[in-house]
Formats: sequence, structure tokens, C-alpha cells
Amino acid sequence: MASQGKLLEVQNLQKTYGKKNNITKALNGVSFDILSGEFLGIMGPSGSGKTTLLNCVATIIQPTSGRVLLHGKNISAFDSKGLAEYRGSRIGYLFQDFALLDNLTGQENILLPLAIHGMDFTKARTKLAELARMLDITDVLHKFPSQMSGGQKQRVAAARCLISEPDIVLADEPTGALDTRSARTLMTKLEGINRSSGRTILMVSHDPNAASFCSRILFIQDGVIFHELRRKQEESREKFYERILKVLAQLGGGSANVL
Ligand SMILES: Nc1ncnc2c1ncn2[C@@H]1O[C@H](COP(=O)(O)OP(=O)(O)OP(=O)(O)O)[C@@H](O)[C@H]1O
Repeated sequence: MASQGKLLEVQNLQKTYGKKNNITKALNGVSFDILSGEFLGIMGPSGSGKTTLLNCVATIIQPTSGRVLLHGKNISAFDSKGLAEYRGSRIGYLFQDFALLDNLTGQENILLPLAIHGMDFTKARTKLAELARMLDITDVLHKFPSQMSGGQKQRVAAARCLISEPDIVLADEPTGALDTRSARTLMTKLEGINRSSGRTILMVSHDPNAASFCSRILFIQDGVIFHELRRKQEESREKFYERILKVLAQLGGGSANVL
């Protein structure tokens, strides 16, 4: 595990959409820290502000107020060079719908971010082989996305996200478009990568099965964090899953599908 220093600090984040009579307060003062090496889940019902939160951290959208710090540095204060570096190599984004380019093979998709940022070929090849092995996608590296299963596409997308060795992976409902088995495979791989290489992951999900792979979960409702669960050392995933379901039951939402 990597050292447990503060990697990301989210401070009193607020986000309001719309104007005058048509205002939505998507985030209403959200604060939390992510330690280096954590696998943090954000859960909450539809419309609770999860994607808004992730997109503020990813600099896809600007918060109305509040700050996000990476290694103590305010990401809103980055100049264009700092912002490009942040987006290109400090964070990796894993989307629900994979977002692979259809006319590139798996390997080309994975290497694309490095090609854009000037790649060291030898290092890239070694890293590619290692990630392909970890994510079990060696067989599909030369296939196009249309020739892959949903699960394979998402694992290729995960490799693309990890190849630049980001400080933090931001995953927005990564299992949302997958069947139960592929979802479990993906989550097992992400958990393994988090544990073996200490890669920090922030994952938004409304799926308790996916979230049970996290080391800590923040529950968000109406734009505020209202509960936190921490997976105990030695606690089985099944037990953690049950505790997640209890919180969701109190919330009155959430599904109870068992993997
Ligand atoms: N671009 C936008 N313009 C106006 N309102 C928005 C916009 N994006 C999100 N919202 C509103 O902000 C609130 C939070 O949305 P957000 O997408 O962050 O929720 P979520 O928890 O990710 O939901 P879901 O689980 O359904 O994806 C919702 O009420 C949504 O309608």
C-alpha cells in the first residue's frame, strides 16, 4: 500500500445549476479527504450530485464555490499548462459507456493518451503488457471495440485510464453498462490494482455490489454527505455489502441485487 497521506481534499464544494426561478443545488457543501491508496466509493440516489462531484474533481465543470486540492494545490488555480498536466496525467477518467474510439484497436486505444503526451515507447510497451495481463485483455488488444464484449471494452478502458499512471482514477458508474458477471470481474480487477499498486480510486456508483469492493464509502443525498462506511480490516466483502444495504434501506432507495 502507498503511504496514507492526503491526496485529494474536497472543501465545502457547492454547485448550482440554472438561474433565477430554475435553480438546482446539486452540491450543497461537500467536504472530504481521500488518502493516497484509498478506494473510495460515493453512493447516493439518482440526482443526489454524484456525477457533479466527480466532474468538479475532473475539472469537467467548475464548482460554484469551494475548493479541490491535489497534493495541497488548488486545482482551480492551475494555469493552462498545469491544467493540461492535471487532466492528462494526474487523473484518469473511467466512464460508464467506455468511451473507446471505434476505429482504433484495443492496444491503440490504450496507448492513445500516451501518444498525445509524447510517449516513451519502451516503457509504454512494458506497461501495456503488464496492464493487459492484470486486466485479462491480452487476447483483445488487436481487436476493435465492436469485436469485444462489454466487459472487455470496460477493461480496455480501464487500461487506457491506468497507462499514464494517474495519481487518482475517477470512475463514474463503471459497471453501469455491464452484466452482473462482467461487473464483478471488473471490480475484482480494480480492487486488485488498488491493493497491489496502491492506485487511488474514487468511484461513483449506485450499485451496492460494485461499492462493496471499496475500502470506504461516502453516502450523498440532496448534495450533502450524510453517512460514511469504512470496510474493517478482515471484513469480508459480503459482510460489507450487508452493511451497505442497511444504509441504503434507511435511505429508502438502492437495489438489493446480489452478485
Ligand atoms: N447541466 C445541468 N443543468 C441543470 N441541472 C443539472 C445539470 N447536471 C445535473 N443537474 C441536476 O443536478 C442534480 C445532480 O445531478 P447529478 O448528475 O450530479 O446526480 P447523480 O447523483 O450523478 O445522478 P444519477 O445517479 O442519476 O447519474 C440533479 O437534480 C440534476 O438534474
